[in-house]
Amino acid sequence: MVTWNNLDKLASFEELKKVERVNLAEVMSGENGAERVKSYSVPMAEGLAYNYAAKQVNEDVLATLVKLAEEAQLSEKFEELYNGAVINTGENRLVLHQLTRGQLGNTVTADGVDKRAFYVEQQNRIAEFANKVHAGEITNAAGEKFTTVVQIGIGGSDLGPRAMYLALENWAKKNGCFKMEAKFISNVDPDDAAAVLNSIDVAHSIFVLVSKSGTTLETLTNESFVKDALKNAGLDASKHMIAVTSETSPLAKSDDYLAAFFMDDYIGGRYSSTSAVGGAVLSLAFGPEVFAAFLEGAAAEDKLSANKDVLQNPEMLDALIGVYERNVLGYPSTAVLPYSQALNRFPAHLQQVDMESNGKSVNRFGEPVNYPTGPVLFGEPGTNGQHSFYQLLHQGTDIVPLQFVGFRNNQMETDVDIQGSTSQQKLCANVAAQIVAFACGKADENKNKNFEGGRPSSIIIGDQVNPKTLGALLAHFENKIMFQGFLWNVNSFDQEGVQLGKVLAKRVLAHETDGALKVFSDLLNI
Ligand SMILES: O=P(O)(O)OC[C@H]1O[C@](O)(CO)[C@@H](O)[C@@H]1O
Repeated sequence: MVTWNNLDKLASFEELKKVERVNLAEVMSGENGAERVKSYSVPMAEGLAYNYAAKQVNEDVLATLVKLAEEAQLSEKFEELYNGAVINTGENRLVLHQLTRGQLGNTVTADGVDKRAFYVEQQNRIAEFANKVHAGEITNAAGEKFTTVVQIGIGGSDLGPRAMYLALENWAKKNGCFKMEAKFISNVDPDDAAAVLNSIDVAHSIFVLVSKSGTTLETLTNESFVKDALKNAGLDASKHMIAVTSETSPLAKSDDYLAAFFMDDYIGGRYSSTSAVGGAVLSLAFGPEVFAAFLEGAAAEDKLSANKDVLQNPEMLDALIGVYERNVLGYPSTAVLPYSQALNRFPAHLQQVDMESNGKSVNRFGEPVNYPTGPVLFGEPGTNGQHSFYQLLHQGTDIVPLQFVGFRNNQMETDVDIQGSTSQQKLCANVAAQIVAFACGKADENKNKNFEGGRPSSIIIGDQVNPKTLGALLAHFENKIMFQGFLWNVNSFDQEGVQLGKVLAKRVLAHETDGALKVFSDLLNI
């Protein structure tokens, strides 16, 4: 049995506060720095590596972080989770997203079924459906092939699948497995649906309605928007739509869809990219084999997260260093900076995974915590970010720990040599330069041009963004966030903080307002 304690009740956390701070600029300079870059690296799955040389840690800090991991029983808690304990106490649910990509522990039975078997069955049903669409066995009413897939969903039913699709789109085109273009409608702003509908041939489009609950206002509104467009084009909407939902949702048994595929209450929306939520659109866009390879990468990384050797467990180590930065060094935010255009929307996805999971002020028993929890997370791909917000990162008054991601090769394999280097080399040169610039800084008598340094970062390095590395990368962040939730003793798997706004918006729409809400409603002409 594990014990759930608040972070500030752990002796090793008190010890951590007393460990002498590392002077990052000093340890990252010269030969010492070169040695750190070589040795402060942990292998991840699929040829990736997590390098933490430029983090503000040394052997003393690391040894205390190991003690903290052990005292907080991080491995044991993960074990409980994947063996089917009720880890989501707020909603009284199991947390099973790792089961969508592999079996880490015991058979987990819930609702009378083996849950791994249930997820695999859904993957197989989706694969069969996607293959039939690609083969022209499932077509529109005129017997013509579908050419575009449009996902309708929001939050976890949009961000992860969209980020994964964009990450693999060019790779699939280059590797001959691109089957259909995918588009996404999420915002209740009518301009979102209208723009997507104007950009596609609706008669040859298949729509995937994704909502775990089947009750989300934005998604149901956009479904009606799309149905209207299909009707106006003289088409039968039910022949153009499939649903991904939970078996208990109002959408599950509807005749409005060609087919329905299922996830369940044990998969949080933001953790659903490897379930049917990501499976339907990615299998339709790239084929089921690509989706299977993505799951394989995630499963391989999950295995590493179960490693009890903390310093060989990239997710646990990343989580511990993050908590050290947040709760001992006092840094309030973090940025994810992929040096890869393919990962354009990856930071947007991580915003939800991290902030919806760990943006909590009470512990898993509903009691207030006396320490900061989840940081503000933001990000953009490099080098674009360098020409935007890096000024603050280099010279601002806040220190923002950074999480770089970089790849040796691009996806399209087209490049140019300009002034002695390729674009890919320029991209990689920039990320290497940034790590050292942030860590070491550069003294200048002109204070406006002075770089203090001492700004910590880590980097995940790999060969290329492909289905397997993408799966591993996704699982890395999901599991890191889970371990941080364990350390903060919060429930990372519910999201009560999104409810109040939804309730008030309903009141506005029902014209049941007074006070400030009424005046704002009037100002916005509702
Ligand atoms: O898939 P659903 O049930 O439509 O929910 C969409 C999103 O809404 C949220 O509940 C937040 O409002 C997210 O957690 C979830 O990913």
